[in-house]
Amino acid sequence: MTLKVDLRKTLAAAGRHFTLEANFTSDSQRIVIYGESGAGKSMLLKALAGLLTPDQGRIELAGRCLYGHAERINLAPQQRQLAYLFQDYALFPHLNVRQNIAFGLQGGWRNPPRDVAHETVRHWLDRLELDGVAGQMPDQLSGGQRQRVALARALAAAPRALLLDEPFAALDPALRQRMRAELDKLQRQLGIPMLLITHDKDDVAAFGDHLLRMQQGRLIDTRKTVQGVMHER
Ligand SMILES: Nc1ncnc2c1ncn2[C@@H]1O[C@H](COP(=O)(O)OP(=O)(O)OP(=O)(O)O)[C@@H](O)[C@H]1O
Repeated sequence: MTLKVDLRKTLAAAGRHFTLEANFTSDSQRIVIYGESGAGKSMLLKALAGLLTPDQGRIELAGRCLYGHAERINLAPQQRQLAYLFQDYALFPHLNVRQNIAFGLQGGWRNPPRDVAHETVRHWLDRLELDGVAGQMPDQLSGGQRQRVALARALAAAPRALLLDEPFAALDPALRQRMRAELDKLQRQLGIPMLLITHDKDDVAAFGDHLLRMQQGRLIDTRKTVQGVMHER
């Protein structure tokens, strides 16, 4: 699945401007965008997801135009069929695990019953080993379980690709390693393309098949090796 991105967006606040410029093409199933805090990574992810409209440019995924300034195309987030995994997972606190996953189903289940027994929900509960906590609320889960619920909710919508914003930042270091290994395995098994933004070199090492560098709003496709980043100070 080829992703083609060529976009520009300027944001202004309190007399300060920030311009995002990104231009790259990738056939990789595992793209990592690496950069410091404030470099513009979240802006790029939001633009891909349809949560931020660029000023100009074009975004194409698998031959389908998601955004095209010249063509006046700007698909709504749900039309893009991309799953967005937020840094803090953004689970619904008043819904149990089963209901949170049901919320992700295509067509949107706005008010899923507490004992929702949809086949897809059952599948992801089983696949992500959440059966035992299906009736629990998000604040009754461990960090790793919360992340699995967020992934299950994202995958229940059968997305074309996964967008991940610092997926391990909210976890303690020991759990981080374990969840990286879990995501690694899951991605390989499902064969779903993913794009991950991070400032953590360990994420680069684990997922950076195609590594891009974000610096002060500019995306640099250095094709720099993962080893190169790992040896940076
Ligand atoms: N609504 C806005 N108006 C003006 N500037 C903004 C706005 N939102 C973000 N910015 C600026 O854009 C820049 C990039 O922000 P962004 O959140 O994309 O960075 P990031 O690389 O994802 O950082 P982090 O890793 O800390 O999340 C920052 O300098 C930020 O201050």
